[in-house]
Amino acid sequence: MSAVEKAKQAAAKVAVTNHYPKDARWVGIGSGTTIVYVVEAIKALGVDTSATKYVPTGYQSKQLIINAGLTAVEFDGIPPGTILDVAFDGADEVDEDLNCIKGGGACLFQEKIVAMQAREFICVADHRKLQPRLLTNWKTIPIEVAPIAAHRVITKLQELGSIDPIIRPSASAKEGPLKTDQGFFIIDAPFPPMLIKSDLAAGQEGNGKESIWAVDVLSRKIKEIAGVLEVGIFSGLTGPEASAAGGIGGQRPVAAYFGMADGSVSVRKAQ
Ligand SMILES: O=C(CO)[C@H](O)[C@H](O)COP(=O)(O)O
Repeated sequence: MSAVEKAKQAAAKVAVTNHYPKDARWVGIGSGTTIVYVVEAIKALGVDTSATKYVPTGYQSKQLIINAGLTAVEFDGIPPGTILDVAFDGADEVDEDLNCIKGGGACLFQEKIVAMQAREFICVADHRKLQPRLLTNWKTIPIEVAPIAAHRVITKLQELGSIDPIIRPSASAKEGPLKTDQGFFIIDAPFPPMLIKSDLAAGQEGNGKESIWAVDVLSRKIKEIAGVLEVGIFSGLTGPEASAAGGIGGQRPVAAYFGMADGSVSVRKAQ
């Protein structure tokens, strides 16, 4: 196993040890390569999972749950009003405020609704994902769009300052654009690194001047474009903050676990 895979595995083990609830009823399971180690760590706990339902964030995630011998219930099969005890997922990049970019695996819409249906959203990643600002190492924001509106959305993204947004192709060029589990397209929109809370506190405005955006502002602007189903920026309230405000579920993780290059696991908690 490579050092990066070992890092993901170590982070998953600590995240599951710290956040998998005793008597869990509903657990969100995200998408990607890191989440495989989360499911492995859940199995390794050796707890009785017979009464637990696992909510996938897409096709890969559902197969992962089933292949582990766990019970998968898709999002539309959750009884109305049910709150997931916890949701685990990976990320493409995480900033100092625990805002995330997700959607590298094209599952961002279901990942967001699952995270927002959970009491706690826990992010698990390796050290390459931890950066001071979003769009430092991961250069584009994935955006899920209705195919018929894709070119209109691209024009609107260019007006927001994105240089050369593209429709993500499928693995085989012959098949044309990649289609998500919803049958939508993904647009990957490059923007310069985004501002975080400490930049704003230091007087930078984040009003989009010179295309430098604050995370929440850009997320909202993209979401407002007709034709956009969801944007791969996970920011704003955490689950506990949302519940204190009388709602449920936040899209910003309450904690993020990073497997580090030296074998340790670094834990960041949302402020
Ligand atoms: O957002 C995602 C899929 O849409 C994944 O969580 C993200 O791409 C991280 O994947 P990996 O664990 O393979 O690095």
